[in-house]
Amino acid sequence: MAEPVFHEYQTREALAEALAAGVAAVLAGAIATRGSATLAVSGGSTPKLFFKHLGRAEIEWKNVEITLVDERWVPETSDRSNHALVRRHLLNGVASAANLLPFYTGHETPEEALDDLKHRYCRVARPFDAVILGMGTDGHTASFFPGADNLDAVLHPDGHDEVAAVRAPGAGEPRITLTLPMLVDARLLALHIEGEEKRAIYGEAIEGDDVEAMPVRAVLKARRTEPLNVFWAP
Ligand SMILES: O=C1O[C@H](COP(=O)(O)O)[C@@H](O)[C@H](O)[C@H]1O
Repeated sequence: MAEPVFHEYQTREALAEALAAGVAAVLAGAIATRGSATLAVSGGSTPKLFFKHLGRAEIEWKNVEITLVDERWVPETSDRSNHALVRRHLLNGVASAANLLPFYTGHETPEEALDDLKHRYCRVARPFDAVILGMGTDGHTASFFPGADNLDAVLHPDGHDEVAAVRAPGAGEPRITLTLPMLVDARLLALHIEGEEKRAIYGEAIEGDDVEAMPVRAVLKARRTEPLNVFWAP
């Protein structure tokens, strides 16, 4: 099994540039060989600079399908919306030609939207060409939260559902997430983390085995032929 590879940068700007260049190259390669490319990105606060650089890449964005790895169950008008974040920071120039697949359906709860979303996401070409994950200081990634009632099912390596609704004490609002098998077979799988606190949490995660305590471990320990790439800057 390939072990994660840790890439360290002196600045967040340098990290964002390097990660964006790597992802753009993978997307361009996919378009050249298969005619289209798929990309799954994270929300939260970390990806903004990465989005800025990636959004300037001169690739055939009209042939790129983008999805979030997870979403808070809020409309796009909310400042908690990951979808709005991607629109604002990634799809604001040449990249606006890409197709961004939304999670939020307007249903009152993510559970009510599940059938629609499973139908929507089973049509996304697999494996993803690139998946960029983040990590919270509680050891969550995507919406794989410690204490989530259905964590076992969401992280099951042989699970068949593409998406799952998640409720967890630390999640804020109800969530929707792509499940583990959707993410970890990506051609390029990256974990983007910044700051000393997250470096220490990553160190703790890589050393231990308790996935329920730190669900990011399910990604770090997933069986892959190509390594997971960890991108870190102070
Ligand atoms: O809630 C979320 O948090 C994580 C980490 O966010 P950050 O603000 O610490 O960068 C993010 O990866 C996830 O997509 C998002 O929904």
